[in-house]
Amino acid sequence: MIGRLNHVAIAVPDLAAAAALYAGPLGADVSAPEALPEHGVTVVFVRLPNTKIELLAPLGADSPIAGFLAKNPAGGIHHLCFEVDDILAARDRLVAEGARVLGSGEPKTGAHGLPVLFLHPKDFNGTLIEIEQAR
Ligand SMILES: CC[C@H](C(=O)O)C(=O)SCCNC(=O)CCNC(=O)[C@H](O)C(C)(C)COP(=O)(O)OP(=O)(O)OC[C@H]1O[C@@H](n2cnc3c(N)ncnc32)[C@H](O)[C@@H]1OP(=O)(O)O
Ligand SMILES: [Co+2]
Repeated sequence: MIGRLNHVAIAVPDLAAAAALYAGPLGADVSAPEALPEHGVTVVFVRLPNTKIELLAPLGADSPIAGFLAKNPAGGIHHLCFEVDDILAARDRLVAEGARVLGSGEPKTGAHGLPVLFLHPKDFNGTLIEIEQAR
């Protein structure tokens, strides 16, 4: 069911500094910051030949990553995003197999303009999983 690894997300305390690390010493292709108020984050994408790194900084008072950064002040790997062919079928299969889908259970539009859902980290070896509808 899960397909390509769409991105690995890293929560960071300073988005500009993190982006400069990837653009400078690591010589990567880095996007401009994009505010996603509906998700409570500002993101920068590091475009790699085989996937992307999503650098995440909190946006607004209720950011879902605020708790994570409070526990990990230097930042850290926040989630993995896998592509799926049919996000509703994937959701229903995951729920049927006992996984917890976060939020309302209805997909929201993610940073790529595609439907996304999140699965509880406690159900996947302490790893927050995002699934994104493949193009
Ligand atoms: C969609 C736009 C963009 C894109 O790619 O398109 C994004 O990816 S936006 C990314 C930001 N949005 C989200 O992360 C939405 C889903 N996340 C959540 O709903 C919360 O972050 C949640 C529920 C995973 C955790 O919320 P919070 O930290 O406030 O709750 P707790 O402190 O109660 O955490 C419960 C438990 O889980 C552990 N935890 C929290 N975050 C993570 C994580 N990223 N990876 C692994 N584990 C995590 C936390 O430590 C708690 O464990 P415990 O042992 O009880 O301390
Ligand atoms: Co993501």
